[in-house]
Amino acid sequence: MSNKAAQSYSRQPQNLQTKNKTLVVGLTGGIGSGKSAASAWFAQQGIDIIDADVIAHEIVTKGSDTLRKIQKRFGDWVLNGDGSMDRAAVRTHVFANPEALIELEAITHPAIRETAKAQLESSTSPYVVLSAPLLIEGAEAGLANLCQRILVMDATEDTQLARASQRDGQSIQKIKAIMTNQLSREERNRHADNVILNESDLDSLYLQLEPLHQEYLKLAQQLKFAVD
Ligand SMILES: CC(C)(COP(=O)(O)OP(=O)(O)OC[C@H]1O[C@@H](n2cnc3c(N)ncnc32)[C@H](O)[C@@H]1O)[C@@H](O)C(=O)NCCC(=O)NCCS
Ligand SMILES: Nc1ncnc2c1ncn2[C@@H]1O[C@H](COP(=O)(O)OP(=O)(O)OP(=O)(O)O)[C@@H](O)[C@H]1O
Repeated sequence: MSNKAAQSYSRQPQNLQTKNKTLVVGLTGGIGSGKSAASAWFAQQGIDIIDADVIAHEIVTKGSDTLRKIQKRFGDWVLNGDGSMDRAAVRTHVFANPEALIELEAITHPAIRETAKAQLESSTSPYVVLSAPLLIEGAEAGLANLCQRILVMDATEDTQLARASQRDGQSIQKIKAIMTNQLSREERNRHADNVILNESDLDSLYLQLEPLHQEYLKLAQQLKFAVD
């Protein structure tokens, strides 16, 4: 289903910790796979969450530089009457036009990365979760090379479609158009240090997250001692 391939990225030794010595766990997965559900659980354990989807919304607020660049590139139709971004129109356009999506990402991704980096530097929790649908896809300027561990939320395409359509009220066709622009499950899972199959209920998800949380706490401690 996917027309995207992962590009190369590196998790270099010098990236083993951010400036403030915090372990960064990258959390990724396709649309509706359960990233936000997992993030909410990590947040309950006191872990700081940096969410690329949230940042992607924040950088295109009305009057922002990034929104101006998008308007300049695509035209005035990207704006609602009040000057905010017409997200539905942009969504319909880019997920049906791979080249337009690449151009949109070329504008948004550097800003997303810079904001994520700044949030990482100011994080104070034992480790940090960096959640992004496109963690692995971003190559050089991507987010995976800010992470020391990659945790993938995995679900069947049928489950993704059912959950995302129920959550967003979007048609199956529109969600499929997004999935076509994301990695295949197989390819994403190949890049994972840990994979969670999120096919059952939320309690089963939380049961799978608990041992990982313990593992990340230990790893975070080891990193701190290694650099002290
Ligand atoms: C196209 C846009 C305007 C659609 O906005 P809309 O409010 O309808 O959707 P939202 O932003 O909530 O995204 C819904 C889901 O689509 C998927 N998605 C978003 N951007 C992308 C992308 N570039 N490629 C593949 N899937 C994507 C994610 O699973 C996301 O959770 C928006 O997604 C966007 O600006 N995308 C480009 C920025 C980006 O790459 N964001 C992902 C964070 S790294
Ligand atoms: N194990 C589960 N059992 C029941 N519902 C779930 C489970 N996991 C996730 N959900 C629900 O499925 C929907 C999609 O999950 P979620 O929003 O966490 O996915 P996501 O990966 O963050 O998606 P997106 O990439 O679109 O942001 C949500 O309504 C969520 O509450």
